[in-house]
Amino acid sequence: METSDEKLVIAMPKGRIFNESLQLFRQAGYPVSEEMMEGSRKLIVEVPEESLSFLLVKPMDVPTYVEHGVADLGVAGKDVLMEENREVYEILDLKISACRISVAGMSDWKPVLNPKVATKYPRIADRYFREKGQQVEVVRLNGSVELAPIIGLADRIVDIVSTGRTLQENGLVELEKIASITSRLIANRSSYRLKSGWMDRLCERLDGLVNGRGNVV
Ligand SMILES: Nc1ncnc2c1ncn2[C@@H]1O[C@H](COP(=O)(O)OP(=O)(O)OP(=O)(O)O)[C@@H](O)[C@H]1O
Ligand SMILES: O=P(O)(O)OC[C@H]1O[C@H](OP(=O)(O)OP(=O)(O)O)[C@H](O)[C@@H]1O
Repeated sequence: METSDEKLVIAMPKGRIFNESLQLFRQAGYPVSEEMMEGSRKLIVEVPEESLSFLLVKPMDVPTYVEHGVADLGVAGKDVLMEENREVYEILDLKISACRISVAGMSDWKPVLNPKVATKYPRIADRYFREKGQQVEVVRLNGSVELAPIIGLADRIVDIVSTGRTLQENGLVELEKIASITSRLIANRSSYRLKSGWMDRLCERLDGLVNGRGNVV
């Protein structure tokens, strides 16, 4: 599946990365704003002046749209890329939405044999403990992961930590950092070849901004 030759389709994650990503595109000179999308339930936003089309999708689904070629580009957290492990190119670290993915447990935690690990990121957790040679049972949750050790559903969690407030307010401590996370610009493999001029220009604009060389519009 390929997108049309006449435009560039970008899969944007709804939710907390959305505003920061949009702001980057805007600063790079693309006329997109939150106002364009406010109060709307539209999932496709066209910017005809720039021949761009934005798809508004769930953060975890961005790599799927890009891998399948229905989007040429996408913005995804490194956590999502590590979890989804899709066949896409990671072309730029946008350095936004910084956080980390870590192992945490109750502050009075004790080592146990074959601990249960609750997480929204079963593949990351599985890979991390396997590489350490530790046998664990992964319990997949969709949110409120910090609750699991409090109520005895799990012994540890693997989750995003940003300010550390959620851990602290729930009596948990960060035990091991698995990876630092920022959002990345990703590209479909064939779009990257077929629309290289277009992508290079967009990348150059964003790279100039992100890496502190000012607005290069
Ligand atoms: N404090 C944070 N908590 C969670 N994600 C964060 C945080 N800070 C930055 N991020 C980044 O934001 C992304 C998650 O965004 P968001 O919370 O909107 O998505 P989600 O949790 O998948 O959405 P949903 O609530 O629909 O399940 C992560 O993939 C991560 O890269
Ligand atoms: O370190 P902090 O700044 O407290 O941020 C980390 C928390 O934010 C996220 O939860 P989110 O708000 O996405 O809710 P969720 O429980 O639905 O994942 C993440 O899963 C942590 O729970």
